[in-house]
Amino acid sequence: MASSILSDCSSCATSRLLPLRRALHPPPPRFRPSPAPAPLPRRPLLAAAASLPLLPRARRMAALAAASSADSATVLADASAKIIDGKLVAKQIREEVGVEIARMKDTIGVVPGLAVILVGSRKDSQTYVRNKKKACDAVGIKSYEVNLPEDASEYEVIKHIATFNDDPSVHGILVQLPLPRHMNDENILNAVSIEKDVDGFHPVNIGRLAMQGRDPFFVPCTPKGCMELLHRSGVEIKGKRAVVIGRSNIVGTPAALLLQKANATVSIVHSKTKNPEEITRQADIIIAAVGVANLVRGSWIKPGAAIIDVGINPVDDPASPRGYRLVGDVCFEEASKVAGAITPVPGGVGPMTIAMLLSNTLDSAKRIHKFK
Ligand SMILES: NC(=O)C1=CN([C@@H]2O[C@H](COP(=O)(O)OP(=O)(O)OC[C@H]3O[C@@H](n4cnc5c(N)ncnc54)[C@H](OP(=O)(O)O)[C@@H]3O)[C@@H](O)[C@H]2O)C=CC1
Ligand SMILES: Nc1nc(=O)c2c([nH]1)NC[C@@H]1CN(c3ccc(C(=O)N[C@@H](CCC(=O)O)C(=O)O)cc3)C=[N+]21
Repeated sequence: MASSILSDCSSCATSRLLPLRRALHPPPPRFRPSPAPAPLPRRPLLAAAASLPLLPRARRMAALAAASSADSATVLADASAKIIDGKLVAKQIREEVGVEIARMKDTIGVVPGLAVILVGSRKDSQTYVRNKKKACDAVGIKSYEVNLPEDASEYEVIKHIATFNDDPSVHGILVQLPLPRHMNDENILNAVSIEKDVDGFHPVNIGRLAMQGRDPFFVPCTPKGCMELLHRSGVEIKGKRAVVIGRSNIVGTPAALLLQKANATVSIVHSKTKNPEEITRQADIIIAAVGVANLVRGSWIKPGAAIIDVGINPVDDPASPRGYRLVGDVCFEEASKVAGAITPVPGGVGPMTIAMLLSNTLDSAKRIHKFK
C-alpha cells in the first residue's frame, strides 16, 4: 500500500476528485472514530498487516502484538483485517491462463486474439488499453488495436466491430469505455457478437446472467474478479448477507446478480438509498462500486465483514510522483480495523479485471474451436 498523507478519510469522503485546494487546506474532519487513536508509526498500521496476509487472524494478531511495543489493543484493532492481495491472485490467474494458451497452441495451433477499440484520447483509457496489451503479450494472446479520433462517428466504430465479428483470428472484442458523449453506448455494445463479447456488456449476456437456469457466454470482468477474490480468499457466500453499493451496468448490477447466483441475500445501495450506512452495516460481504473516494467509513461496517473495494478514485497528492494517488470507495484505514478481510486500492480488484479479461478471451477461443 502506498503511504497515505491523510491520517483519516474524513477530508475527502465525498469528493470524486479532491481538488488540490482541498488537499492543501483540508476542511475540519467531519467524523473521527472516538476516541481518536494515538498515532502509530506508519509500518505497524498497514505494512505489517499487509506483510502477514496469509496467516490466520489469531496468529497474525499474536505476531503483531509481539512485534510491537505500542498499546496492544490499538495494534489488535489496527491489524484485524486480512488483506486480500488482488495483485498476487491476478498473477496466479495470468499464469494459469498462460499455461492453457500454450497447451492450446501446441495441440491445435490456435492462439487467442483480442481486439480493443479505443475512441478518443483520454489518458486513463490509453493507460488501461496499454496495460491490457502488455498483459495479452505476456500470456500469448494476440492483440489487435484500433484507435479512432474523438470525433469519429458511431458508424465507424460499428464498422470496425463488424469486421472483428467476422475475423476468425479474433475471439474477443472490447470497446473501451467511456465513449465520447455523442455516441450511444447501447448501439455500439449491441453490435458486438455475443460469442466475442469478452467484456460481458451485451444485453443478452447481462440478461442471461440475470435469469435462473441460463448462463451468459461471458461474465463481466470486474464483477467476476470480485467473486474470484472472495472464492480464493475462502469467504463463504451461501446464505450470507451481501450489500453492493452502486448499480451500474458494468459493475454494481452484475456483481449483485453474481452474489445472488452464489446464494447470498443481496441488497443494492445507490445514490437514492436512505440510510445507506445502516443497510451496509448488516452485510457480511460488501462490494463497493461507486466512484466516491472513501465513501464507506468504519462505522458502516459489520465487524468481520469481507470488503471488496472496486472504486478507483484519483485524489491529489503532491508528494506522489504522478501528483495524485488512487484511493478506493472504502476508507481503508478505518475499514481495515473493523473488517475481517479487505481488498486494497491499488492492488485489489483492478489487476483482477485484466486477469479476467484474459481468462474470458481464452474461454472464447476454446469455445469457438471446441478445445477442451
Ligand atoms: N477496479 C476496476 O477494475 C474497475 C473500477 N471501476 C471503478 O469503480 C467505481 C464505479 O464505477 P462504475 O460502476 O462504472 O460507476 P458509475 O458512475 O457508472 O456508477 C456509480 C454507481 O454508484 C452510485 N452512487 C453514486 N454516488 C453514490 C452515493 N453517494 N451513495 C450510494 N451510491 C452512489 C450510483 O447510483 P445511481 O445509479 O443512483 O446514480 C451508481 O449506481 C469507479 O470508481 C470506477 O473508476 C470501474 C470499473 C472497473
Ligand atoms: N470496455 C471496458 N472494459 C473495462 O473493463 C473497463 C473499461 N471499459 N473502462 C474503464 C474501466 C476501468 N477498468 C480498470 C481496469 C484495470 C485497473 C487496474 O489495473 N488498476 C490498478 C491501478 C492502475 C494504476 O495505478 O493506474 C489497481 O487497481 O491496482 C483499473 C480499472 C476497466 N474498465
